[in-house]
Amino acid sequence: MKKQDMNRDWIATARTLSQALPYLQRYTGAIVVIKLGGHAMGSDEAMDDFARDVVLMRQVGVNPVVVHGGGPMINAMLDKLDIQSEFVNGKRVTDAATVEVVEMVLSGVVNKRIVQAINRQGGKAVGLSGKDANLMVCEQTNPDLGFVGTPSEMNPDVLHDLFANDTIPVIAPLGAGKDGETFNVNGDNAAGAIAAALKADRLLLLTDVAGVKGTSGDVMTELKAQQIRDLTASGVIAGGMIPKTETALNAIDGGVRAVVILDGRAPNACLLELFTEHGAGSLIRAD
Ligand SMILES: Nc1ncnc2c1ncn2[C@@H]1O[C@H](COP(=O)(O)OP(=O)(O)O)[C@@H](O)[C@H]1O
Ligand SMILES: CC(=O)N[C@@H](CCC(=O)OP(=O)(O)O)C(=O)O
Repeated sequence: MKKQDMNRDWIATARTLSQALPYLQRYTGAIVVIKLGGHAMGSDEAMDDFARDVVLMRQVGVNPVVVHGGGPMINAMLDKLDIQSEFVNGKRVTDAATVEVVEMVLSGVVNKRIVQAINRQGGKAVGLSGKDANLMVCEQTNPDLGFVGTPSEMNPDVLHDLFANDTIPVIAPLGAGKDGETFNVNGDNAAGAIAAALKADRLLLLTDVAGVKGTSGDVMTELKAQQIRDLTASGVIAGGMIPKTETALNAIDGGVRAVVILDGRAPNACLLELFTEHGAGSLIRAD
């Protein structure tokens, strides 16, 4: 490369860094909960990119917490085992056989894939589910959904211990009930409850669309609670987007400063959201 070109590259990098500096300072010590949905988990390279971003966040002083889903991976295993499954309002109807498969896939396979990817990028990740250290105690959501849980009591001390040890928690969305049951929790709902328990600065819900689309079909860069209620009532917000927006509203009520719904497959999605002026996806704040 010619010296002139090297200088130009260097100037561009320096400009990017100096622009990012105020944002890096703003997030020093911040808690950022990142929900990685099953549809946002791509190839091994995409997983490595995600892991690199999470490690970089930690290196600049942010406390990232990863909460993951894995719906498509659960579907694939249920298919192999010839177990039928259906969703009601974005939640899987979960019988006793299904909840075993859900735990096996989420805690056993998906969780460890993320932990390993972060560790390979030089981070120190520890995998948990909501059962560990009673992090997320659940109640049955609705008898019609079987073993689907709603977080009812959160004990986030274990996460603070991990932050103090420079460790990145990676959490599978399962919780224990008071009578020893295992509950399957929608990943978005779990991430929202964890973010609220931590009074997180940001909850990032990574998915496979650029953000929440409004009536015109365009992504809305900012949304208030009332707009979400209106778009849901009119059916513009539907399917898997319902638990996300529902989670966003509950998280904000629970003390999370802001929630962003964004495309996790876009390169450096989390870094662009946190460390640039324009951010990414749909930003949701209190009215
Ligand atoms: N108003 C909307 N804006 C954007 N996506 C929407 C909207 N309504 C429904 N969706 C659907 O929600 C999906 C995201 O939910 P889901 O597939 O459950 O994601 P994940 O697996 O990442 O949690 C989008 O791919 C889209 O098909
Ligand atoms: C109750 C319920 O629906 N649980 C989800 C848990 C996984 C999840 O939420 O995965 P995504 O984030 O990839 O959708 C399920 O069984 O699919």
